[in-house]
Amino acid sequence: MQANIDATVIEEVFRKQKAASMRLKQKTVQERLDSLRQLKEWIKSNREKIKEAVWDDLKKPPTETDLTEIYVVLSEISHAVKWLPKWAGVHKIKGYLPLVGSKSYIQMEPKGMALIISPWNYPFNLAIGPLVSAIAAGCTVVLKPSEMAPSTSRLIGGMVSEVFREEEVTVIEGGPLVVQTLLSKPFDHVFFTGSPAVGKSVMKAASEHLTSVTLELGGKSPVLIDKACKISEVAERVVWGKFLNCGQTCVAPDYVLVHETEADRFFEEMKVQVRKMFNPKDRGTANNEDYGRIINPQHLERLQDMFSEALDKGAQIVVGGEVDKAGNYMAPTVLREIRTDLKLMQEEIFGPLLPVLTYSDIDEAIAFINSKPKPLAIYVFTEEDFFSDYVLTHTSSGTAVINDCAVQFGHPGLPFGGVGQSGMGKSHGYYGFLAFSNQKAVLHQKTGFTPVRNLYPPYGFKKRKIVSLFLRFK
Ligand SMILES: NC(=O)c1ccc[n+]([C@@H]2O[C@H](COP(=O)([O-])OP(=O)(O)OC[C@H]3O[C@@H](n4cnc5c(N)ncnc54)[C@H](O)[C@@H]3O)[C@@H](O)[C@H]2O)c1
Repeated sequence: MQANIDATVIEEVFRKQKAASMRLKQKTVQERLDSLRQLKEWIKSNREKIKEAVWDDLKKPPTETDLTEIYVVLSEISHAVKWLPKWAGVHKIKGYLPLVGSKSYIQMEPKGMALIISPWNYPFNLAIGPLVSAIAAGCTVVLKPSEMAPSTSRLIGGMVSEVFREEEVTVIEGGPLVVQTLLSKPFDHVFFTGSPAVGKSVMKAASEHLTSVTLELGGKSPVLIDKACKISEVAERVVWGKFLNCGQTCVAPDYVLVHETEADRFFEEMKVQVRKMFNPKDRGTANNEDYGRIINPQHLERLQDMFSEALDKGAQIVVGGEVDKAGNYMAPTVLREIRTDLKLMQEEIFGPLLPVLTYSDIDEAIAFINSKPKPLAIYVFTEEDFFSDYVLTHTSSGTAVINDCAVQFGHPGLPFGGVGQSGMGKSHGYYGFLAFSNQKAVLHQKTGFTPVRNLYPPYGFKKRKIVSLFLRFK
């Protein structure tokens, strides 16, 4: 682990990994499985330390860390261990008549040297999830965790130096300058999780070396609530998905569109559910088991600014609204009477403010969603399949969930990622493995006769006829 890194240290790390990457690319599946199992053991044996580090950084309730940081990563590892022999094996491709006699297959080749840049909001999960995929694929890794979650970054550095050799995985701590220095190196893949603005600059820097990128970004994920649904159940699921980690979740519902006939019942149920899940008496105590904190005063200020603008322009508080600057606390807050020109409706909120708008016509609601950049997720609540089918075929999003929120992240078999401004490429399970692999197409031609040889120049009458015949059957 390196702190306050300078360019020469990065140069040295890069040189060492480069020298080792060819050898590590040849690591057997068994060796990769052993590494993943060791990682899993370390995490299981150090569960308390992980929870302490995340508490230090985010005051995240330990049970929430167990669920959303540790359990999710352990599931990712178990899934990779189970399937890696199949993923990494040769994938045979069916024969093709014009190339009769040849054999075709896909060979999964590790891309080589990977750079992983991770954010602060799930500081363990979002650093280690991609690491699991990179190790499964056989890559070396430089991992740059977030400087805004220093305790977890330090813990990750310690874990990596215990589990991996330096030339295999190295953690480099630091902020934007360190990222820029790292990006000046010709890595074979960059896996970035963070904001769309920084994602753009990462892609720009990677393009200098034509390095491939996975960009896991954010955006405004809507919730669309149909007339036909159980409002109390909907409210419970929206409250959980939104206020988990104080709304600092890339796939958190960013705003709600509820059918106007259900709006009043929805607001009542949101009050009930917020009060049921989050006890305000816990506020500020070290034993707060239910609700975390805003990462830092700057983010709290950004949220307060959005909040006061909304109130100034007519928004009303359904529930919540309390702020305690000293403790970086902002209560789970639901707002109504929302104007669409508010910052709250223009920028990704990434905090515990939930604006709720109403709609009367589904096409208007869909047009509103489509007027914004494509989101990471769309959440549709309905009892009618035709309603969810209609919404999903008339909108575009990285992921979609019907009748729940945020749970798609926890399924290692589903590809996770955005589309358009919410991201590029996919992660988790097989899709994460693919991000760090070159799917090398191999065609093994037999020696001696091949049908293609019949068509080599010079193109006499007979060959022209054969080609015309081929074309007739296409
Ligand atoms: N799609 C996903 O899986 C996912 C998951 C979590 C968070 N996010 C998104 O991440 C954002 C919040 O996380 P964040 O605040 O840590 O993001 P961020 O973009 O500020 O930071 C992410 C990483 O980039 C680095 N960085 C920051 N500014 C930089 C710069 N100017 N140049 C180079 N590197 C820089 C940071 O050190 C950090 O490691 C939100 O937009 C959220 O939606 C997406």
